[in-house]
Amino acid sequence: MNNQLTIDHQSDEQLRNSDLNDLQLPMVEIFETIQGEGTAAGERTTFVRVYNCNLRCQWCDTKYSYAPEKPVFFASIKEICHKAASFENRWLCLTGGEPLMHGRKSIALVEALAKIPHVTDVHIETNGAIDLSPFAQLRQEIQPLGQKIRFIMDYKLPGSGEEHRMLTSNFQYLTERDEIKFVIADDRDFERAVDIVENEIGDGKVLFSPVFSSMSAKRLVEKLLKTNLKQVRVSLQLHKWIWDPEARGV
Ligand SMILES: Nc1nc2[nH]cc(C(=O)O)c2c(=O)[nH]1
Ligand code: SF4
Ligand SMILES: [Mg+2]
Repeated sequence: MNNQLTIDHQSDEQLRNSDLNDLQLPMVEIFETIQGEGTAAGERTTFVRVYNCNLRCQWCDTKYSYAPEKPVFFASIKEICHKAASFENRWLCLTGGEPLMHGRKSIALVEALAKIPHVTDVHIETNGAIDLSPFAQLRQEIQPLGQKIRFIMDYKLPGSGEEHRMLTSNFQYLTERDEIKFVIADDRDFERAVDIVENEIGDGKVLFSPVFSSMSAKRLVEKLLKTNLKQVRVSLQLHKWIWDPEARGV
């Protein structure tokens, strides 16, 4: 497996040295808001939302990021970085859809975003169904720039309908600076999340977040307080409280 990765990565590198940054990616939006979730909640953040997703979660709140919707625009990695840099934020969230599903283009995009000088934190919302090994490898290879890159990896629970797609091998690539997010729709999801935290994960900050439309924050907190999990942080989606929960670009 490692040999295969090395070979793939060498060809990625050759491509990077040519004009990969001129290749186009399908996009949904690039905008500035405050980060609504996770350990960077409240920070002014530039969002880069890439089109398309390899999952179809029941409770997905960004259905406009994949078919039957179309990409809103196409942009080269150079253009994406130019627009993202124009907001002058230290924090940058790469999201989707699933932003890491575009193979070597995704690798090149992550590297290019980490190279924006004033950006100090590139956090990547990834859905748990994409192999993180090439991205973890990139992070190691481009030190010290790699320190800017953080994964916010979802673990999709039964209520999403996509748990069978989870790659638990991804847990090995996460460090204490990364985050593992459990989006919890119901009691069954909660029990499963507790089981995974207790038995399967390694490093990484653990976040429990209620599905906005199906579990109240109060119920989630009350359930958590009945467990012995001291390392779990509850994360609410601030943007759903500040704006209309259906609003885009916020
Ligand atoms: N404000 C705000 N924070 C977010 N954090 C993660 C988001 C996402 O859609 O991935 C998101 C989003 O769409 N808006
Ligand atoms: S992975 Fe994210 S964008 Fe894709 S269907 Fe699930 S919630 Fe929606
Ligand atoms: Mg969202």
